[in-house]
Amino acid sequence: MEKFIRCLPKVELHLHIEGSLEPELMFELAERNGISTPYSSVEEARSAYHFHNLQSFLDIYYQGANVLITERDFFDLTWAYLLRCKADNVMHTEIFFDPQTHTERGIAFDTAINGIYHALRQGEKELGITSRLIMCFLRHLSEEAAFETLEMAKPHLNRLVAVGLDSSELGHPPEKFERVFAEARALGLKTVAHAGEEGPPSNIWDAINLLHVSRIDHGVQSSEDPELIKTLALSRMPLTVCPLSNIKLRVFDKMEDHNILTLLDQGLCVTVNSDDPAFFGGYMTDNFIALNKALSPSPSQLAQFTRNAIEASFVSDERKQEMMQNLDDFWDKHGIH
Ligand SMILES: Nc1ncnc2[nH]cnc12
Ligand SMILES: [Zn+2]
Repeated sequence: MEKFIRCLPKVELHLHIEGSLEPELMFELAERNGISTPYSSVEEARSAYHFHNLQSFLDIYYQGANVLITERDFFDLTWAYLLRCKADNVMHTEIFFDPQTHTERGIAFDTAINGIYHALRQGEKELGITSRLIMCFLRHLSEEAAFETLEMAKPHLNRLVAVGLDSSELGHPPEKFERVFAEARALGLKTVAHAGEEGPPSNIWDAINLLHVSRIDHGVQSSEDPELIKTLALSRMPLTVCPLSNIKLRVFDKMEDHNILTLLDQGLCVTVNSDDPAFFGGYMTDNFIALNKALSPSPSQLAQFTRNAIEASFVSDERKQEMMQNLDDFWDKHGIH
């Protein structure tokens, strides 16, 4: 089954590029930029990656991003992630970046987006991996700060497919961002939001009804609300679920308790994603393998995660058909019939 999983064509829809910063690259960039890190070695950094909830992770995640200074740093970070995608048979990826994590410490919006975007273009040309870029607002910051960030994004609208909402969910419900999301939609951007990761199902309802999202990031708390489950299934609202992340951040005690297969069986458009792979112990293949070990999904359930992700992606119908064809070809060769 591991070979099946490794070779399975995949699509990633929930990946924070800052969360793909491996300790090795963190040290390299720290040295290149003459910055110190809180860790004395790669091993010490890795051993600090134990979290008891989302906030305890975010504190370490934002600190890690301090080594990203130049356009080349953002390029190198993104390129390293794309090489992992290639190794995992990821055909297409839609990645988040958090401009405010950088602008708040004096790094220009353009520096971050230029580096990331140029790596994504090179990834398409040299690796054949297509991609889209989503800019997230940090929900622990103000509405005004989100509007300022949207203003900075205006010269780059053709490089962005959507805006998203991330950071601390508890205490920062979607309604604070209703107006800035309305402006983003008026500019032609789609919207997505982290909701129901640690927070209640009401955050998922509000992301749908107030922010008019096309996808819910995480959404695993939807299980607490049968009416919501019905609505999500009927509307085929995609959930970008991140199994290893949910275990590392103690959303579930262990992978055996994860509700992803239940959600899939209930007809929801559930997908598998890696979130912050450098911090949570793995990229796309690692997430599929961890699920397989704990929950023994069938081969057709595993392939359904890719089918759902293709359906939920923000690409042309032509590219969707091409990816579905790749999946069908894989299934004809490796599927268990
Ligand atoms: N899992 C997550 N939830 C909320 N914000 C994040 N930023 C990076 N990873 C995140
Ligand atoms: Zn996330």
